[in-house]
Amino acid sequence: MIEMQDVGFGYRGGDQLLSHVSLVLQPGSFHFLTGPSGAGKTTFLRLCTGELTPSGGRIGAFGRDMAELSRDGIALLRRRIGVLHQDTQFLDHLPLVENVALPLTVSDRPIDMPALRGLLAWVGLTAHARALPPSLSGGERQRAALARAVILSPDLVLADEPTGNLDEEMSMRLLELLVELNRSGKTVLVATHDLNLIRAIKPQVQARVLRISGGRVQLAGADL
Ligand SMILES: Nc1ncnc2c1ncn2[C@@H]1O[C@H](COP(=O)(O)OP(=O)(O)OP(=O)(O)O)[C@@H](O)[C@H]1O
Repeated sequence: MIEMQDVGFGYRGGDQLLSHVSLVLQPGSFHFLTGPSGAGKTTFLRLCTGELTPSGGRIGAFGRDMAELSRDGIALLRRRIGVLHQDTQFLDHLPLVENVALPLTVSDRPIDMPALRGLLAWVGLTAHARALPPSLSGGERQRAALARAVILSPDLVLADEPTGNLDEEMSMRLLELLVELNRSGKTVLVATHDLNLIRAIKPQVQARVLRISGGRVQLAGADL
């Protein structure tokens, strides 16, 4: 699904942040990406989406070499990737259900109302469908953000510290939804510095843990 071969990256004017990164995210896999603040987790995710271009090496996505894709090609590829951030922005004047449907609205696609209702039920927000975003709790916002991230049925879901602002119970609930997505066949990668959370969810999913350290990305051992 994503394949990196000897990838390197540094922001302009900065030091090399990632180097010699070689890995494969197999279809249907579940990965955690961990590492200290500033190690490059967000940067890694932005390389996966084609938002950033590596300074060396090769990134393949869905069987295509990203370097050979046109701007439109990258845009098409991004539609196959759902991204969940730590702080999701909503349009505060629109009810939750319309916020969740935004990716359909902005790409002029029809809204399948039963499917949309099903999605809201899946994230436990049926009762809040008409609520405005400012009235939602942090956990509700993140579950709405997850619904929006998957409304275009992406093959790959990337989550960047999705539980950063949530308490333990809400964090687990969100992660369980990500595990369910994975069970339904989606490839999932969750960046988090919260090792306790990884330990807590591990019995429920066959996850591999990637650790960024010193610019390298390596598989962590079982002694997490
Ligand atoms: N657009 C940018 N231009 C220059 N430097 C950047 C840019 N974005 C991030 N950086 C730097 O790159 C390094 C890695 O940042 P990144 O956000 O990828 O780390 P992270 O592991 O996700 O951190 P955190 O856990 O704090 O979110 C940091 O030193 C950061 O300041």
